[in-house]
Amino acid sequence: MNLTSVPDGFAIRTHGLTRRFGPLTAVDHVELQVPRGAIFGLLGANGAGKSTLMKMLTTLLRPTSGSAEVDGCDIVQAPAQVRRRIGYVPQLLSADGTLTGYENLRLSAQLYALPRAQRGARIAEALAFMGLTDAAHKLVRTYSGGMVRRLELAQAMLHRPRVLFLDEPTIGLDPMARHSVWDRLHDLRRDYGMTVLITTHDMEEAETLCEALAILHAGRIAVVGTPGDLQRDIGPAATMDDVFARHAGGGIADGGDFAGAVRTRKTANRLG
Ligand SMILES: Nc1ncnc2c1ncn2[C@@H]1O[C@H](COP(=O)(O)OP(=O)(O)OP(=O)(O)O)[C@@H](O)[C@H]1O
Repeated sequence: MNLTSVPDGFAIRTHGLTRRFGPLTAVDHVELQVPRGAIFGLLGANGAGKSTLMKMLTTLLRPTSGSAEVDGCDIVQAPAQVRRRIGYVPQLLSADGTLTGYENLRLSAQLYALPRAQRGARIAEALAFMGLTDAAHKLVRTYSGGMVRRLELAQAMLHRPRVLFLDEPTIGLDPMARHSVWDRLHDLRRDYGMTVLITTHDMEEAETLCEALAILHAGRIAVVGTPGDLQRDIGPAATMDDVFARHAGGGIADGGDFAGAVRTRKTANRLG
């Protein structure tokens, strides 16, 4: 993927995007351009600013300064238009375990104000797309972690968003479940032309799923490129771990911080 000349333009553009929490600058003058139709990864050590950046782009958090457009709409001037164009799957569990998959999707259809006449067909299509038709009327708390993630993706795609935001989409999943989520994301891009922005700590996910990556370090973009180019820039035998260690401040070597580890386990437990 050529990141500088993009025929269809950019699905996401930020200009000096900054967010402060008191004295801390969590996202610091970020300039990011995500080509339309890309699966784009945001990497960085715990606390680098990935979630804060994603929350601003999904209009959940106002920038302190700077600006950004998502599918051509300004996140501060036109947040409602941005929300209509995006799907968002947060890091923590968002599906309701006490409802069936079908009921969760019906709630999302109402939330997105899909026309009543279209709801049944869209829900059936999303269930089939995510391989959940047979499990549609089972309680979500009986689903495996991979099924829950696929249900959350089904909820996020129901209104056919132009841009999908996924905060650590495969955290806590076993390798098979991870691959099935990756397959569905490739299908979403191929069949609906969606742009997908993910955050991840998983170097295999970064290399296999993402066509392009940005590594954040202390709120700033340290580097942007394709996984292949970033590895080649370091050396012929370089791995994604080497790329991460070079640009992210060595976060992978010490395994992240305690808060991050606790949260990962909690999420994994909740996903079952
Ligand atoms: N609501 C908040 N109030 C104060 N500080 C915050 C808030 N949200 C995030 N931060 C701080 O901003 C910095 C960036 O946090 P953020 O969650 O964006 O990082 P991250 O890269 O997503 O980390 P992780 O990989 O652990 O999810 C951290 O130092 C964090 O403690």
